[in-house]
Amino acid sequence: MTVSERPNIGVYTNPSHALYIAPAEPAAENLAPAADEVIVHVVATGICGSDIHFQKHGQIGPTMVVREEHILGHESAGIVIAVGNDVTSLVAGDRVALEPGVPCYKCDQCLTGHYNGCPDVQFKSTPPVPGFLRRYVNHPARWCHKINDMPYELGALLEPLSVALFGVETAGVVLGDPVVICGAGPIGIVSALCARAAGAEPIVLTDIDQGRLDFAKSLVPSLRTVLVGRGETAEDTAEHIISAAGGIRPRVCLECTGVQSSLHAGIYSLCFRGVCHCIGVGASTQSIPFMILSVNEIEVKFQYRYANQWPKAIRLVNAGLLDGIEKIITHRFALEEAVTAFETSGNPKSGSVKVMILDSE
Ligand SMILES: NC(=O)c1ccc[n+]([C@@H]2O[C@H](COP(=O)([O-])OP(=O)(O)OC[C@H]3O[C@@H](n4cnc5c(N)ncnc54)[C@H](O)[C@@H]3O)[C@@H](O)[C@H]2O)c1
Ligand SMILES: OC[C@H](O)C(O)[C@@H](O)CO
Ligand SMILES: [Zn+2]
Ligand SMILES: [Zn+2]
Repeated sequence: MTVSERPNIGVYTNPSHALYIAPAEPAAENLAPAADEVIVHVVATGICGSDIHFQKHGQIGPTMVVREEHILGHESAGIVIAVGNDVTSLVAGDRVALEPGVPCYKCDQCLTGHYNGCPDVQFKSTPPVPGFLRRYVNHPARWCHKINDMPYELGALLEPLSVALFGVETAGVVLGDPVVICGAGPIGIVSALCARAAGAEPIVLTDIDQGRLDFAKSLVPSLRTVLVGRGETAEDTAEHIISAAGGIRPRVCLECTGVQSSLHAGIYSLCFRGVCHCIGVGASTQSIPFMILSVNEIEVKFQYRYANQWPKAIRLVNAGLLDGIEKIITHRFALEEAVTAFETSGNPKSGSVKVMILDSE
């Protein structure tokens, strides 16, 4: 089937929390990219927790709010089908992963390499910028990373992988570091793969869901898991983390839940001069155990998405350092089945970790 015979469709939510498939731009019969852009046929897109959040709750924090109908999706890979006049880096037929944040290239953050902090970044799928969950999307060539023969699904996983790699880089995980990772969702599990590749040992992973811990251990058998009991104190969880680590205190916590009690448990478990790096996001205001941080000289760090991670992610995947990462994909659906895909991803009882939406080439 030629491109123009397949209509462009997208996966939308709206302020009433609906989820539906409807026609999308650019129209299949008019795939004319801007001079610096390419048109990509999106073949694989992972559903992120933030997509579910935008649909179910209509916003993330006070600034990212669904105010009109809105296309979701920012974990995508596909094939270039048209290139703009000024594009020299890509040709039709190139297989690419799409980095969703398009910064301004002019502000201090952009000019100093911290482009994730660009105040004018247009991040696909963060309202009001439409996301990648469409058959065809236009995107600047600069933010399309060639993946050559890497499977499209792996190309789509480069987005959550970039989050985890930036976390490991920012936290400064090095060979031999004892590390605790709080939360065994896609970000926590991929962070565990990255920490293992960086040489962390031991790695303790916590969750409130035994199924997720078992799943993570099937991927990384050397993980030591801690099931966090309902109603358990953060101090108790910290003791369980230390005991799972073999009686030593972790030097780094990668906090991947955004839940205050989990943050506290991670901090209580750390050694003197440890680092608690917060990847997870949650309630707008959260308390910190000030004096524990003070007397232990613990550093608390944060991250907002990522910068400069995608080429590194591609190298690491191609070199086999993150083998098994594709196993986090537990469910696959066709683009036309996107509503079921979102129901599966948003249902904790489905056993899903990463749900992938696919469109045949
Ligand atoms: N900082 C960023 O730029 C960035 C980027 C992507 C994702 N995130 C955030 O990272 C977090 C993880 O993402 P994800 O896709 O893996 O989410 P997820 O919801 O699938 O996973 C979170 C996991 O934490 C577990 N959990 C909940 N409460 C817990 C507790 N008290 N102790 C231990 N585990 C607990 C849950 O059972 C779940 O398995 C989310 O908050 C997400 O929004 C941040
Ligand atoms: O993977 C990137 C994250 O999902 C986004 O930052 C999202 O949380 C808000 O736009
Ligand atoms: Zn995301
Ligand atoms: Zn900028």
